Amino acid sequence: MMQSNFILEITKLNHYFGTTKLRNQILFDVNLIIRSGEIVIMTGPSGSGKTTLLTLIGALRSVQEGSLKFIGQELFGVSNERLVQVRRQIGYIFQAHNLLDFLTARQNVQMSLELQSNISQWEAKIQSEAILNAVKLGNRINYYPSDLSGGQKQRVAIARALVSHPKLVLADEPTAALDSKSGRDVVNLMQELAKEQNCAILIVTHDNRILDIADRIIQMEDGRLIKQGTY
Ligand SMILES: Nc1ncnc2c1ncn2[C@@H]1O[C@H](COP(=O)(O)OP(=O)(O)OP(=O)(O)O)[C@@H](O)[C@H]1O
Repeated sequence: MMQSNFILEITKLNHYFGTTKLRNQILFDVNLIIRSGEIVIMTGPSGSGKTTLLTLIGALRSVQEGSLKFIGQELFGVSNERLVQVRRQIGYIFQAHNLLDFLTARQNVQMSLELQSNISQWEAKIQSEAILNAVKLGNRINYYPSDLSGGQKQRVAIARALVSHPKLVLADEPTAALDSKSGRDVVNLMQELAKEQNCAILIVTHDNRILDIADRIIQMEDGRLIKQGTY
């Protein structure tokens, strides 16, 4: 089996919250592989550890026990600076899209791109406008978030996550605040762009209406991955 298309390789991952006496184990022996271009949906009851796993994968917290490799680089035991560098290579889409209200759609996307690569402002502007066109917001480029619908804001968030061509995008409940038509549009766009860029996507969702876009569905229960789907 080719290992070179592994975007993520997690082995025997455990995670705990709290200190010594009150230490509470949240993740138990998690093993997971995600390959490039693969769309994986993670489901599971509230409190089962999905967000904790997502934040570990996103290099937003340190690995305590076990191995987590992102494009072949081990994240266990690395410095905070290194984690910050890894974060720059990952796209994030969260339920509360986290757009900056005082920036237009284009400026939100462009700022993210400028933070992640050292391209010229002019080039960043061109690329930001192109990806906003791709998510069908070509006619909303100079709108502020407050003048956009929930679905449009989420599409800006997708454009922002994908503009720098990350190898991995993490999405936490990306359709939670949307009606079913906007939710469907949003996931279809994610799927289209991901296939175009050969980007892997891990989506945490309770939304049964979008399960069909997954190549694979995995299920978390009480801190364990109980169902991995088939490869
Ligand atoms: N910072 C923290 N300190 C202590 N315990 C925490 C912390 N964050 C989460 N937990 C606990 O870890 C467990 C897993 O939480 P997590 O948010 O990962 O679940 P989840 O599956 O994402 O739930 P939901 O679907 O409701 O978002 C829960 O029991 C939660 O109370």
